[in-house]
Amino acid sequence: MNKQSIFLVGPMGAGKSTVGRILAEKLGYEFIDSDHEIEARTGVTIPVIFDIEGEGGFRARESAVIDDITQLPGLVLATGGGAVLSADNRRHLAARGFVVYLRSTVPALVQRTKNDRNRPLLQTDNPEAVIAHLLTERGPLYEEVADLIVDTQQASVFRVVRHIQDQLVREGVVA
Ligand SMILES: Nc1ncnc2c1ncn2[C@@H]1O[C@H](COP(=O)(O)OP(=O)(O)OP(=O)(O)O)[C@@H](O)[C@H]1O
Ligand SMILES: O=C(O)C1=C[C@@H](O)[C@@H](O)[C@H](O)C1
Ligand SMILES: [Mg+2]
Repeated sequence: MNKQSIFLVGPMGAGKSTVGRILAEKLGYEFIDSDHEIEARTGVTIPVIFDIEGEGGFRARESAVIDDITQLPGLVLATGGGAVLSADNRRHLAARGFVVYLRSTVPALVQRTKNDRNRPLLQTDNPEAVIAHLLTERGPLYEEVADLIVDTQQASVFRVVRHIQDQLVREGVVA
């Protein structure tokens, strides 16, 4: 039987990359991070892609990666925070695997992203306002595709991983 893949969605700083890597290890699944896959395919960083091609260019590359990766069984995919903006991406994510929305609050997301300069959309004087705005816009889209929602603001990375694992067993997604 093909193993169903697990797709992590949620805002910047929710922990998709961090949680996803550990979850994959625990399940014995391959781990793919769509942001890293885009960087590997282009040979440049995400800020450079935004500089040269704009957000639209980045989103086209992101959609190509999501379409490819979501067709593979038995992996954990950490998506980029804006992956759900595309209706095609949402359709592929919802139809091809088990989607986990890592939810968090604005203060926790601000705290977790403040020392990282690799997120072009947060290179602003007021990252808190940007994060709040993005959450308002994208929150319903994360919810739309989610099979499971996990609140992460109060929980350690390991507790989040453990909770997801328990739910995957309960739902019969993994043995
Ligand atoms: N539950 C948690 N508790 C405390 N810190 C966390 C938690 N989850 C993630 N972090 C920390 O927050 C930071 C951002 O996490 P991460 O890069 O995994 O987010 P992301 O969801 O992949 O963001 P992006 O969409 O920008 O790729 C990291 O330093 C990570 O260690
Ligand atoms: O929330 C977003 O729009 C983004 C999140 C990151 O994962 C990267 O995909 C990129 O920085 C854009
Ligand atoms: Mg990430």
